[in-house]
Amino acid sequence: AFQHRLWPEIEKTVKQQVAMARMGIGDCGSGWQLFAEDGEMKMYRREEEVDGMVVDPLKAVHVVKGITGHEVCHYFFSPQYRYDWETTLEQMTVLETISDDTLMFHQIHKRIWPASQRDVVFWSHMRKLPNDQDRDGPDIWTVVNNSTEDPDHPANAGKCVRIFLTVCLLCQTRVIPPKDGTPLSRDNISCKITYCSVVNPGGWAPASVLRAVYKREYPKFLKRFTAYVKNQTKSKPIMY
Ligand SMILES: CCCCCc1ccc(-c2ccc(S(=O)(=O)CCO)cc2)cc1/C=C\c1ccccn1
Repeated sequence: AFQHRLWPEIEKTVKQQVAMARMGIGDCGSGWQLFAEDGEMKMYRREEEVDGMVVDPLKAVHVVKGITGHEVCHYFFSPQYRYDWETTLEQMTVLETISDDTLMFHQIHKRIWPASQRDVVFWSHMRKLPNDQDRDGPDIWTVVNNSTEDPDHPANAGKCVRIFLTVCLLCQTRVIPPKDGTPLSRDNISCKITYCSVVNPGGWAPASVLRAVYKREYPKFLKRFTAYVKNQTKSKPIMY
């Protein structure tokens, strides 16, 4: 098939991000600190700065009943649902449809006082991965979003400060078949979600402001997004 100019970068980044998402939090010596917890959802961050700017890597793990990894990735990847769950989104444009599982986006996010407004250009790729740990286990689904350049949307040309991000959403479906051999229902499935993100805020923003934004926004984002998927799928056939 025709190779898009980004394909080599997409392949490399997906493999790298999936490997990192699969790594556990490890012991506390690994620098990951738990900063938010709500039921099954646990959010960790590492405090890291690049050129004096906060770029704290974030890793969230969550287990949600009644949905599959394919469904979670479908609603995360597909542009037509994004305004429903992404509360900080002011504008989203699909810049290029690279393939049916790879898109390029430009997003302008709402201004978060006192920092200036941000925007981002990134490619987004959704993929099913073989479950190499458990051969006959359900597949693993992932969406990787990674910042990229677009000549028609140069960084910092307009009112927004361009941010740079790498995001990996990794989903592992769990099926517990009912004892009495009745057909599978949503009561017998759950999804283990790992969400990893590194956001470089671009221009300078006070560390205290950024850390407060992340602490407030990320738990809200993951709870709202997963509740959205549950609500969208509850009366639909299971998409494995
Ligand atoms: C001063 C604030 C500077 C940074 C503001 C900001 C801009 C964008 C983004 C961001 C976060 C997740 C994605 S995604 O996972 O790819 C989904 C598609 O939208 C894309 C963009 C984050 C943030 C910073 C915080 C923040 C955190 C969770 C939600 C909202 N804002």
